Amino acid sequence: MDPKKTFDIPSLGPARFPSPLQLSNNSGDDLFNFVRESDRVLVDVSLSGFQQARESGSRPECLEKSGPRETIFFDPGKTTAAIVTCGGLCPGINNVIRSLVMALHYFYGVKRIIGVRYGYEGLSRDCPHEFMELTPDKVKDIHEFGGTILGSSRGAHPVSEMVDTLVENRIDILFTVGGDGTLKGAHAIGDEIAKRGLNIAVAGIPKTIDNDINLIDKSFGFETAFDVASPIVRDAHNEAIGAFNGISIVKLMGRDSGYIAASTALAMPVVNFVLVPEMPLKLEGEGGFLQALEDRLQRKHHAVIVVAEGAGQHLFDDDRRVTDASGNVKHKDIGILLKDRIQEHFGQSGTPVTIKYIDPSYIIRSAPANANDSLFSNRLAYQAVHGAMAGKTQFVAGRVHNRFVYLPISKVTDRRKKIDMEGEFWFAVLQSTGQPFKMG
Ligand SMILES: Nc1ncnc2c1ncn2[C@@H]1O[C@H](COP(=O)(O)OP(=O)(O)O)[C@@H](O)[C@H]1O
Ligand SMILES: O=P(O)(O)OC[C@H]1O[C@](O)(COP(=O)(O)O)[C@@H](O)[C@@H]1O
Repeated sequence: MDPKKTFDIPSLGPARFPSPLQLSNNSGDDLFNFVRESDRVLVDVSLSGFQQARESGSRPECLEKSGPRETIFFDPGKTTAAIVTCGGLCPGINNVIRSLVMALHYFYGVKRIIGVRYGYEGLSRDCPHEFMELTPDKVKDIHEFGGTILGSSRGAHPVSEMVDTLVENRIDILFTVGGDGTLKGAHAIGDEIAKRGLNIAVAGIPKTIDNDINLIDKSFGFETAFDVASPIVRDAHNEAIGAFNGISIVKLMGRDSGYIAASTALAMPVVNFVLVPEMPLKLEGEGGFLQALEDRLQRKHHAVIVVAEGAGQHLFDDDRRVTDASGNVKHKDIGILLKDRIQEHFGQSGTPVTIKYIDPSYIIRSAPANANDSLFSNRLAYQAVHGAMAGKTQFVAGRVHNRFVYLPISKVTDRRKKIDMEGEFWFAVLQSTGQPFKMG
């Protein structure tokens, strides 16, 4: 294969110490063969962002395999690591925290591990929240619970203050667990560190239930999200069939990308319509959603609609943009709009309908990780620890085409991953739901 280019991960400097993993590895050096054979792997990353594949052709990129290195940058006994969790909750954050602590403590012998409270706010000057000391004992059971034991937040804080806090507290490695915004923040912190010539590594573990982080196969917690959503949709279907012309609307999260809604519909194939932010959506008139719904009711007398929160935002009369503390657009409630417009539409023709609107968004987001996500979170955290101990910085640990790799933060934040409306995944959704190819 002819690689297009290599995604180079910035490094603090040459590795200086033999890895304790190497010293403690009783079964010879098998652990390192994995990395030694080739520390690079050719992956056609463009194929994981379908739009991009069309734009850039499909030449492979050269990615660095993640995993333990024989020599490391930080002297474990003198190293302090910190963990911060930012943005919205997501199943698996506690699993990541637990695995980071266990890997740092037991694999490498890092004994001083600090939990930063309530996101980047916990690194800002005059922050009222004290750090939480993290030990294996403190984290051993936290995978049982959803949420984050450290707390999270949105909102900007001066990067220079955050770096001052790292310096004042002798922090050598900062693990940032978060989505697009958190990773951009981590990159900015890394830039400030480089500007000051400091030896502090910044590692990212991509988190968002929306699964909208570019290039990587999936973010942790996403599978749990549609796992938890599936029985809710099953029950919504029961509600729909329990009434003549029963209609259930389930709203799921997905600010810019409809992966949770689409995946739930495929996992629970009782769904008749999936509405996602990526699709054009027209309600009224020929070929519109309401006509498709009317056709469906005439044939089957019930319908289940799953709508992603970011879908159909152009349908609101009020086009004022409201943003959260981090600058993300806060979407208006598309579920309520649909309920009202469906009621109005069928009211006009005198067709009786019974509509149930269900919004389980926060219940899904705060659930504990399922088995697959627990495993995935665990492995991602291990990769992040190996990379950071080796002195890599401004990188994320991720999985691309089923391989664990390191990616520069800038590469995963330069655009959001979205469903390809002409790809196999969306065709599967159309086949499963039977909804018209276009409703806009
Ligand atoms: N470009 C940026 N530079 C620095 N910090 C940022 C940037 N974008 C977002 N952040 C910070 O990252 C944190 C989390 O971002 P947010 O968008 O709320 O969640 P997520 O990381 O899940 O996308 C917030 O504290 C926010 O201020
Ligand atoms: O109510 P909040 O905390 O603003 O969160 C809502 C947002 O959180 C999400 O679940 C995930 O967003 P982040 O990846 O930015 O954390 C979005 O789908 C949703 O728009």
